[in-house]
Amino acid sequence: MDGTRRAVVVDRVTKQFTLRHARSIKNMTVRALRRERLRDTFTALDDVSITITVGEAVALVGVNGSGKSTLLKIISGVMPPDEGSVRVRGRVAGLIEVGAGLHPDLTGRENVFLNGAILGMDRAETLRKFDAIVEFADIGRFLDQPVRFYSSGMFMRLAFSIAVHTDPDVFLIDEVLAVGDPLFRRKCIERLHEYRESGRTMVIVAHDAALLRRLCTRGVFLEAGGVLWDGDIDTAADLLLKKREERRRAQPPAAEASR
Ligand SMILES: Nc1ncnc2c1ncn2[C@@H]1O[C@H](COP(=O)(O)OP(=O)(O)OP(=O)(O)O)[C@@H](O)[C@H]1O
Repeated sequence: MDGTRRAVVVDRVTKQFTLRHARSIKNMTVRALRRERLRDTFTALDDVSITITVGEAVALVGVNGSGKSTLLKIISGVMPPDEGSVRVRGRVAGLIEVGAGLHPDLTGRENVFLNGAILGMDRAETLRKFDAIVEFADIGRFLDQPVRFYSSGMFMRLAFSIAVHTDPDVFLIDEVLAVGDPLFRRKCIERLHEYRESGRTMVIVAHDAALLRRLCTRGVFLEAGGVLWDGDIDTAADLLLKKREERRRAQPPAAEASR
């Protein structure tokens, strides 16, 4: 592949978390006396390599806990890998956690400037796009209220609107489309289609297989931190439905309500 066309290169990335079993000194002492382990390490990503070409729309799929969000955080740069490396070309905007990057004590207006700057826009660019951001977010008279008074839908609309208006080369989206009202969700999806049509790169984590089939061209299926499938989106989405069903059947009836 021509190196200049690479938007994201994830090269042999491994990430482990330490799980501490004892939080208090008392608990720690009891566990130590019982010769129980005080901590364990958990491998969330295990030697993952993915190369994404400019213009691809890639879905990261897998059942709960398979490592999707961890991978997206590592691609965005908010979390470093333990081993391996990640290279991203161009401006990255991430909606990694709903509202992340919005400061609760600042108003919507102030957050447009702050978050815009964090995502790489200078003041002139933010000023130029300000009306479009506010109009898309549809926060109306709440614009000059601190965002901690916003509903979760409004929070999400503002965060999405700022991120999408930075015109990122690589747009990272985690589960945000699950929040908010259906009308705004449709507006976001339309916007993401336009974004994709304009030839930019998108990496998205979502649980909605039908949505991912419509938005993405490629699916990377993660299982227990490893890549089980990397190819067309339909196979990845089918795999997701199959694995989810397998998991549901393996669970006792009381736990079936969760995914
Ligand atoms: N900061 C952390 N400390 C300890 N364990 C963590 C941490 N972050 C994630 N994990 C664990 O790593 C595993 C992968 O988590 P991750 O959030 O990446 O999965 P996911 O596929 O996005 O799951 P979901 O679909 O539920 O969002 C999970 O078992 C999770 O509990």
